[in-house]
Amino acid sequence: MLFHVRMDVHLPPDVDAAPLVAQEKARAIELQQSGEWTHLWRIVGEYANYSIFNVPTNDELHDILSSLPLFPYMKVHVTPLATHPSKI
Ligand SMILES: O=C(O)C[C@H]1C=CC(=O)O1
Repeated sequence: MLFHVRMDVHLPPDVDAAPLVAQEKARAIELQQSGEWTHLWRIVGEYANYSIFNVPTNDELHDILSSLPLFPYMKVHVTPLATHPSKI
């Protein structure tokens, strides 16, 4: 199943961001290499991204997203995608 995901990151000023961001980057690379995180785009001018995930179930996507190091500081919006009838 394909999912469109928007992640908005809100790091409080008292959090040491550098280690979390490094851990997040390492995990994002792993998930891209495994084929589960198929697109990752920065939203211009925002600390946010648009992503596409390709995972078998809603539960697996939830497990992936909720285990991301920055998850406690993210607002996440998920849109499950279905095949469009006009797609060629
Ligand atoms: O920077 C972000 O958008 C948040 C998150 C997503 C991938 C990553 O490395 O960090």
